[in-house]
Parts: sequence; C-alpha cells; structure tokens
Amino acid sequence: MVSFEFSQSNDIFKNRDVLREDYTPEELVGRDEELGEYHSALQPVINNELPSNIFLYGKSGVGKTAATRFLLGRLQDAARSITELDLHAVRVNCDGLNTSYQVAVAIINRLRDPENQIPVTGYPQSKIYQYLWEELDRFGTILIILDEVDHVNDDSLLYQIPRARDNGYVESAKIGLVGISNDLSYREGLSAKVQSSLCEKEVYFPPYDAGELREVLEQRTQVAFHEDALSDEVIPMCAAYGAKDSGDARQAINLLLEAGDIARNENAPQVAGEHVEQAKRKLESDQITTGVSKLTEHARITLYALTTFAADGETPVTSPVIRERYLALCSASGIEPLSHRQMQAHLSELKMMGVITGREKNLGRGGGKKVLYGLNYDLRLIVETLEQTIDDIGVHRSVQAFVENHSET
Ligand SMILES: Nc1ncnc2c1ncn2[C@@H]1O[C@H](COP(=O)(O)OP(=O)(O)OP(=O)(O)O)[C@@H](O)[C@H]1O
Repeated sequence: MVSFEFSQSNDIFKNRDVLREDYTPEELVGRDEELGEYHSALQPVINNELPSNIFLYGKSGVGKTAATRFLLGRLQDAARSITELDLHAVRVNCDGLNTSYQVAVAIINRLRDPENQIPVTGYPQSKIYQYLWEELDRFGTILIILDEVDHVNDDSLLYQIPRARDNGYVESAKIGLVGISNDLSYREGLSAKVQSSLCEKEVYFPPYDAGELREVLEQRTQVAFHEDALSDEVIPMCAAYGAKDSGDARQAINLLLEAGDIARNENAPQVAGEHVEQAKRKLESDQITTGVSKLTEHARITLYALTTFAADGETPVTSPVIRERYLALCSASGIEPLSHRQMQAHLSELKMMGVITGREKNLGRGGGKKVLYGLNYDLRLIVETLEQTIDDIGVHRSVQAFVENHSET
C-alpha cells in the first residue's frame, strides 16, 4: 500500500523557490552587452536630466523583465542618496489591457491610494488623460514601464506621454517611457512619429546560446540546490535543450526545476541526465495538452484524422488524404465539415503550434510541390490529449488497435 504521509524532504533542493518565475537574481549573467546599453540609456535619470524613452525587445525569456527589475533597483538605490532627485517608477503589464484608455487607468490607479481608485470605464478619454497628467506631475522624475506594450491596440498613449511636457500637460515632471515587447515585428508596425519617440533608445535582447544558458543555470543552481545534488551532465543538457528550443532562460530553468522535482520524488540521491529527459517529456506533454485544449472542434478533428494515419504507420500524408479521413470522421459523428481550404488552415495552425510537422516535397520537373504531414510528438501523447474528441466522435479502428497494443505498457 502506498503511503501518502508528508515528510520534509530537502536533500536535493537548498532553496527550490529561486527556480520559480518571480525570483530575480542579484546579478544577471550572460547579458553584459545589453545591460551596458540599457544602463547608458538610463544614465540621464541619475543626472536629473530628462529621461530617454527606451524600447526593449527580444523573444520570450531572454531577460528583458529581469534586466529592467535589476537596473531599476540599482537606479532607485542610487537615487535615494541624491537629495534633489525625486525618482519614481511605475510598471504596468499591458497583457489584457487592450487600449490606451485602459493602460492610462492602470497607471493612474497604480499611483493613487487604494481608496482613491477610478473604475475602468465611464470617463471620456480626455478626462482620463487629465487625471494621468495630474498624477504624473506629482513626481520629479517618473519612469513608466509598459511590459508587453504590443498588446495595446492603439498608440494614442505612446504618442501623448513623450510629448506631455512639450505640450504643457505636465509642468515639472520629467517622464521617461520604457516599452517592452517580445513581438519582434511590433516596432515596424508603429507609426513613424510614435516609433521615433518611443524608440529613442533601443536595446535588443537576443536569444541565449547554450554557453549563456549554462551560466544562468550555474548561477541559479548555487542558490537552489545542495552541493553535489546535480550530476555533471544536468546543466549542459538543460542548457543545450534550452538553446535548441528557443534560447529562453525561463524554459531552461523550468526544465531544471522539473528534473529536480522528479529526482526528489524518486528519492534519488542526485539529479541525473535521465531526470532531465523525463522532465523534458513531461513539459512537452503539458505544453501539448494546453495547446490542444485551446483548439477548436474542427482543428481537433483534423488532428485526429492525421493521428489515425500515424497509428497505422502511414504518415507522412498529404492534405487530400487527411481530408478524406476528416470527412469520414465528420460524417460518422454528424458534424458539418469545413471546406478543404478551412481544414488546410487548421493544418497550418497545428504546424505553427509545433504539434504536427509539414515538410515540402518537390514533385520533380514541372510537377510543383506537395506538403507531407506527420505528428511532431509521441503518438501516445497525442491520443491521450485527444481523448475527449475520440470519445465524442468514436474511436477509429487504427487508434483502437494502437490503444489496445499499448494498454499494458
Ligand atoms: N541573464 C539572466 N541571469 C539570470 N536569470 C535570468 C537571466 N535572464 C533571464 N533570467 C530568468 O529567466 C526568466 C525569464 O526572464 P524574463 O522574465 O526577464 O524574460 P523576458 O525577456 O522578460 O520574457 P517575456 O517577454 O516572456 O516576459 C526569469 O525567471 C529570469 O529571472
């Protein structure tokens, strides 16, 4: 009988919490060049000059937020010892805030006392801006950090804030805007006037390479794990996987955390390479489950159709072949099928998500091209994530046979 008693186990982790998202390390490693540029863009603040507007961009997990927290912390420490400098920073994550109006309300509420908050609707935009200028003008220097700035659909605020002083909306406040985005094409989509003011100084954060990820992981390991808790191959493996996937430090740290958890659950004396492999499979499985759960019904049936070929060992297959199976599945379950073009769009979506592969094949001289589709993940994993769809539509004989063959393992 399994015992579900809890007892403290800390032989692997010294401080597991530092592997979690909300932890910011004391020092950032592997980002010297970017920190140098960012630091010099912030330098006017400490000289009590007008701050530059700064635009930080780079893919997810490359240290933009960590660098901002780190440098702002230092800047605020330095500012405290300078009497004439009244520095304040306000950070707003624009995820879920789609308009300038909503972002302006969020900034105002961040700066106001809890009992003086304003509701998210009900005022004309001009009134909201008036409140905003009043709040900002209470400070000597104020930095407004807009994380995920690309989520804001209009650029009114990005246009107005840099001009607030020139236009006389604020009298004394020196305002600096820091925009952060992981959408690499966002900058190009901005109007020329907004681009030139928001992107006065730009800092690009490239993906981490394996060497840099090793530095990040080694630094974190010293605080997170007991000495000798990791076998030698663990950090290089996590770094190599991280660099190959996307150069995302968050992913690499997550992989290390998951490997540590697996080793601890097994009561293993050390985290080993095998734990990293298992952790990778587990994270992939979580990722695909989340991805598939967000798909529409037809995208799932399209994936199910392709899965039936994979179960018969017949992949890769072309879209017309998948189409026939898709139509049969729809018809068997009384669902109105989509057009071939719409089904094709779902194949492209699945490919973009990385759930399936689509390789172009040249058909020889004058023959054009065709795309051959296959699954990008373990078949068993896909069948598991499609469980609900299979229940709803009925199991196909190929999948049935596959499940029966694998039910004991
Ligand atoms: N150079 C580094 N040294 C130590 N830890 C780092 C470094 N870069 C990133 N990290 C860690 O990786 C995780 C992700 O970093 P961060 O949130 O800064 O990425 P980001 O570029 O802002 O990503 P996103 O655009 O998704 O918000 C955080 O836990 C952070 O502490």
